Amino acid sequence: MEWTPEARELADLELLLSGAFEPLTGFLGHDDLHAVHERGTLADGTPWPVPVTLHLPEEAAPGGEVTLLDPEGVPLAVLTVTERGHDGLAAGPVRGLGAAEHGPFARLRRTPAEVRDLLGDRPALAVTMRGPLDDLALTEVTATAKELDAVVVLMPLSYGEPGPAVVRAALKAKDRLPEDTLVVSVPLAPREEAELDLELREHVATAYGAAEHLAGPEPVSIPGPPHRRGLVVFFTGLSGSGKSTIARGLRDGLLELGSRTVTYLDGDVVRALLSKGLTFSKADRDLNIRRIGFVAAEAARHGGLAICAPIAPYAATRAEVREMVESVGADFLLVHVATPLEECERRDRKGLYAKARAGLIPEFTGVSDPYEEPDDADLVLDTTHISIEAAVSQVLGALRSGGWVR
Ligand SMILES: Nc1ncnc2c1ncn2[C@@H]1O[C@H](COP(=O)(O)OS(=O)(=O)O)[C@@H](OP(=O)(O)O)[C@H]1O
Ligand SMILES: Nc1ncnc2c1ncn2[C@@H]1O[C@H](COP(=O)(O)OP(=O)(O)O)[C@@H](O)[C@H]1O
Repeated sequence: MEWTPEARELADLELLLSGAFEPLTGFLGHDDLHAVHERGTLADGTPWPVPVTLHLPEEAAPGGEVTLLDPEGVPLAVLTVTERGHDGLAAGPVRGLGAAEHGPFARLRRTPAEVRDLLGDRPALAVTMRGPLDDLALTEVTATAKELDAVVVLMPLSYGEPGPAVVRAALKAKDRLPEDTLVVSVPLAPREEAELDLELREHVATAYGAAEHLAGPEPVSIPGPPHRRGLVVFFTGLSGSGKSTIARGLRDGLLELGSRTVTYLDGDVVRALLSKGLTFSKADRDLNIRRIGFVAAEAARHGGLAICAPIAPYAATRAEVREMVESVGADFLLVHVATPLEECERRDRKGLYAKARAGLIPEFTGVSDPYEEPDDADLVLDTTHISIEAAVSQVLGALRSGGWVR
């Protein structure tokens, strides 16, 4: 079978294949994970600080082989499954099929063997970075390299959203370091516990042949002011609750102010194009919402403001979109248009409730399909007794008081 692991698993896979995680040759099984957790070693006593795991679907049974694909569908490796637990965690050795090309800065990746070759007999001073090197760090690196007569190997840990900025910081730092300084991009995902993260960085540096390892300063992340940050305003509610009407009013209000670019993803419009052909089954509704979330997050990644107005009946899927948006450094505002079913049905603007009651539309939200009320809404609006203008101005007010518009 074929399987595309998650971003973090793919990053670990790349390090397993390149030899950066030596002595590991595959994803860890139960005994190794237990030993890592208890003692910071593998089951055989070899020091190893953190779990390196992979989730696989049930079809991946022990004894079978799974071809692991990158997000574009390119085969990266074959995993021989030795274990698969009830939690979905699978273990087994991996065999590489080709160099990984996904993710930015592929040209700056080097395997440990390639770096050791480049170094020849000279010792290396590895500097792992998750943020820029300040003057103090640069002075320390220069002095240590001189003392050891070592080649500086800058290793931007290029995983995830901050990855490209860290690589740029490394290329900039290289200009202020000895000429033979190398920059090697390593997609090492951060581990939650700082101590274990540092230990893992030491392991990777050693695999790259480092005689000495320095960890660069932790990045200071100062989020930009809210009026420059990306924002997704996500309306959810029953059909006829007023989502599109308020969303359109909000879009026009923002365009009138003129201070932000607006991407408008109305539920019906999305279904005519981006999600054309999808049904109203749970799986298709979820896919529809994920697609909307993906596009909205892309707009917000570049500091844009996206307005979405689908029913989005499932809490878990809405939470996924929130996560998608926040993971690109943007903000997410959930507006629950909580007009009760009776009022939506009384309006029945498109005549759909009547049809649903007559059994002509199956799986109709609120009638024959669920709507999970949000308990994490940032704003709740019942439009039964308020004007459209009042509803729009409440949302604009929330955007103003959050600082997203001025
Ligand atoms: N079975 C069923 N259930 C709910 N809605 C239905 C259904 N069939 C068609 N429609 C029309 O589709 C619009 C909802 O589409 P969404 O993409 O917003 O729905 S979802 O978020 O994927 O659940 C919704 O539009 P709005 O009234 O704008 O919400 C309906 O007009
Ligand atoms: N305060 C209000 N806010 C939004 N819509 C309202 C309000 N009062 C009445 N309505 C009416 O309710 C209907 C809502 O329809 P629509 O915006 O298409 O809902 P949805 O997109 O949630 O299906 C419209 O006919 C609109 O004129």
